[in-house]
Amino acid sequence: MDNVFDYEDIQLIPNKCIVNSRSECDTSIMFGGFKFKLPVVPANMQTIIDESIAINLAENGYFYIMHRFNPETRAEFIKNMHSRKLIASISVGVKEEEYTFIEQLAVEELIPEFITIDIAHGHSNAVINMIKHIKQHLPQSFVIAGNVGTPEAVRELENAGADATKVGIGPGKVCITKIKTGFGTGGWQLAALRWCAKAATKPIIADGGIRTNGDIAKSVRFGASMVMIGSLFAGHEESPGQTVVKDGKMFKEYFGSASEFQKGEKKNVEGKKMYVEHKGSLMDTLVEMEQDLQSSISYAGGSKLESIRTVDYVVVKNSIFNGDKVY
Ligand SMILES: NC(=O)C1=CN([C@@H]2O[C@H](COP(=O)(O)OP(=O)(O)OC[C@H]3O[C@@H](n4cnc5c(N)ncnc54)[C@H](OP(=O)(O)O)[C@@H]3O)[C@@H](O)[C@H]2O)C=CC1
Ligand SMILES: Nc1nc2c(ncn2[C@@H]2O[C@H](COP(=O)(O)O)[C@@H](O)[C@H]2O)c(=O)[nH]1
Repeated sequence: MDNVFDYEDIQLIPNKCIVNSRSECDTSIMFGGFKFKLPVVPANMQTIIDESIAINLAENGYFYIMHRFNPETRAEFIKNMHSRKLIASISVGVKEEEYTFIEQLAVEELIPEFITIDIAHGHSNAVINMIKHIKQHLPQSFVIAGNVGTPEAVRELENAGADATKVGIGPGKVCITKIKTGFGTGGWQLAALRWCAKAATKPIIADGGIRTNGDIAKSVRFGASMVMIGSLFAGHEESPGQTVVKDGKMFKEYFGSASEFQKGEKKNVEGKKMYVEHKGSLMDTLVEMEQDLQSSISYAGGSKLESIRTVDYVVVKNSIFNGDKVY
């Protein structure tokens, strides 16, 4: 792979504006047969989403993926979402008990609209076999498989039956995979996204490394249908992480799904725990993301999200922030 770059190395080039107001720009996206307000999904991590956030997101027209770290509650979760006439979107792993869980859902006719296979190294027979198992027992569910970082992996998971693949190994804020293993897309996630998207015949989710709202537009430009975000969603008042006060300032905890804290043991740890600044309500952030993306669309010279996909860009290595802080 030549010419790699990451989010902060890229600037998109504006086209002539065709709208009179940014409010005319439509940020919505069709994904898995449903329409969502934004091409954004909060990460399926324990400090990012819980059941009440999932309900809030679904009720307000946003996509969500519930995490898999309270496995015994998942069937009830699906029932609860469906009783409210909301989509059910869950995560699974690849261990033996997950196979039984999928079979149980089929027997009980509890069919989630979305199932995400959430594994660190998704280019594996373990994930391929789980995709096939889900497709055999729950053929109506839309299967998202990941995480991967190469076109070959995207093609293999798509061929196994995945309806979308999730790209990003190691670019996350609480990720230490890149440090502990030497592998991943950390530092060149945006280029990896482009590389994978070129091979994809189905939607791609860009996962990890989003640090500013402008990175959402850049992800769309380089091939993402959906963008998964952790750290930017960790600091809200409703975020499930603990709130702590340090020197009179409020913070929220944010920990990796492969952290010692999440796993309860120091085995194959590839994540860490950190604290992010407390920042008000989740809905305010989503509204701001929508407004910023509407503005991106207007700079792209269109009125729909699609217009971002074809804009020109320049690579300005590590210089776009010019020493400025983001906020
Ligand atoms: N996006 C990213 O960059 C990363 C994300 N994560 C997140 O951390 C969580 C834990 O992930 P994960 O450890 O996969 O989940 P699990 O701990 O549930 O592992 C799932 C299974 O995959 C096996 N496995 C995991 N990694 C590898 C590997 N590199 N090679 C071979 N087998 C492997 C595990 O076996 P065993 O443990 O015995 O090897 C286990 O049987 C997930 O939520 C994941 O999204 C973690 C790292 C990177
Ligand atoms: N290497 C690890 N990656 C992890 C872990 N827990 C989650 N993740 C990934 O990070 C993104 C969120 O990234 P952010 O930059 O938006 O904060 C998340 O969706 C996972 O793919 C982990 O323990 N190790």
